[in-house]
Amino acid sequence: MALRIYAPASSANLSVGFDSLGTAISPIDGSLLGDVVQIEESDQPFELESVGYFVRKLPKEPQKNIVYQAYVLFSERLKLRGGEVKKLRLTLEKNMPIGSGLGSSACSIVAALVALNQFHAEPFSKMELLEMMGELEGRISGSIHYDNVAPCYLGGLQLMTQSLGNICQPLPFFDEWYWVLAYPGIEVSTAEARAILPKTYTRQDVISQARYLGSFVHACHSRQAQLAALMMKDLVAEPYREALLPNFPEVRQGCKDLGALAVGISGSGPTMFAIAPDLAHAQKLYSYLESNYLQNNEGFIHICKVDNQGARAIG
Ligand SMILES: Nc1ncnc2c1ncn2[C@@H]1O[C@H](COP(=O)(O)OP(=O)(O)O)[C@@H](O)[C@H]1O
Ligand SMILES: N[C@@H](CCOP(=O)(O)O)C(=O)O
Repeated sequence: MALRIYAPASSANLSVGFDSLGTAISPIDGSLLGDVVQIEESDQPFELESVGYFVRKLPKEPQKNIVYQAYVLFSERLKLRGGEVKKLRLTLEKNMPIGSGLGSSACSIVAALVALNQFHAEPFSKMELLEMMGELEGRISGSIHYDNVAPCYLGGLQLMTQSLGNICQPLPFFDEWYWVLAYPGIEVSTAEARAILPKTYTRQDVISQARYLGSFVHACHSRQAQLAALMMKDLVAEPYREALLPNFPEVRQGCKDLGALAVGISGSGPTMFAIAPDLAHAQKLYSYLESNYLQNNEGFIHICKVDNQGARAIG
């Protein structure tokens, strides 16, 4: 029987934690914003089919599809520990736009590896699987970062600790916040958005950013929503990336004027997020972003909440 694994979109960095923070997100209307990978038995050693709205944006050569690479890596690791790889067929439903800042590659990687692991009766632990996810994400973006794959896989807000045997640990977060996510419909490559960042930062910027991140984590644990939102500031990436986004400074100010608690770039963009304290504010932000940030028909806006489940089997 076929198994279908859904892996949700994620918003990395949250402004304050470059490569260190990421949250899984899901639209409040119940729609699925993420990729699905279906796995089933086959009489061939391996088959891969890609379907879905964004399939036309995937690399033409199947070997370049990250789902194919996930299969190869999983098989190598399984053989290394004496396991046997079953004959199987994967179907990727590519629902997430590529280069969107919503962890599109992470959705495919996570859905594929979770499906493969379940199909083989879970030979790998969560952290072993997550390590493979980070390796695959690193091939795409140029360096390993877990801030999309970790929340996409495990759900909630994750802090990348990368020590003591844990790649990440969950942080208590503010489930009452509404996340308004606006994808303008243009593509920004994560690898390119990383390449434009400075190689070094001033001591003052390093000190300030450490203070913001420390205060943010403290605010999460002590349930101070206002302090957490105030600390969502970015001296590492946003000042250098904002030029890649259409009218970002003006739109950010417009969102703040409408009462957004925090506004920033989701991942490496071009999606931006605005956090609202309640649904009424979220709806105003939705209308504003619809008129002022979307660039073409590919663009979309979703009012979301944190997805605390992460990757999961669906019917
Ligand atoms: N299944 C896949 N899903 C998304 N991107 C893929 C996939 N397979 C290969 N790729 C490639 O990975 C790169 C993803 O770009 P990136 O800017 O990192 O997107 P995102 O930030 O949305 O994950 C693109 O070059 C794309 O062609
Ligand atoms: N920390 C990374 C996150 C990239 O997220 P994506 O959704 O744009 O892939 C970065 O900021 O480069």
